[in-house]
Amino acid sequence: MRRFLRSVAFAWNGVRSASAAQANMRIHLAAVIIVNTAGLLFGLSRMEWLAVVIVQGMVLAAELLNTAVEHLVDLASPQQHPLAKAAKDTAAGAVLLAAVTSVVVGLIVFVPHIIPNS
Ligand SMILES: Nc1ncnc2c1ncn2[C@@H]1O[C@H](COP(=O)(O)OP(=O)(O)OP(=O)(O)O)[C@@H](O)[C@H]1O
Repeated sequence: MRRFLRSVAFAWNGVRSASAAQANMRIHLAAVIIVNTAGLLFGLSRMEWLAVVIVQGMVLAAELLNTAVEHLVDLASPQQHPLAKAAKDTAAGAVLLAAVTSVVVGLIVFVPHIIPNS
């Protein structure tokens, strides 16, 4: 149990340090606060919350993995290299894909609440 708690503490440190260092991570966290506040105000259904929570987790996890890839690339290849560029751009692409998906899900969930009969 102590080992598990230690692992959770290390993981939480990772989330905190990424949030402190990465502007994108802070933007995602601000979006989480805004979206969840809107969800409470609009009284989302259980299934709508399910979709919103899943895409939020997906975006935050993708951003954290992107940060981890950036750190590893900077450590392994401080000099310019095509593979370093490919690794960073691919990881950034994963974040972009997750973010676009979350915007589409957000539109599907929230537009009917904002514009009834849409
Ligand atoms: N070692 C490298 N070799 C080749 N290209 C690199 C290398 N490091 C970064 N790049 C290229 O430069 C771009 C900018 O990288 P950089 O790490 O400065 O910022 P970023 O990927 O935009 O992430 P962030 O701004 O969140 O730190 C990358 O998308 C990549 O295409």
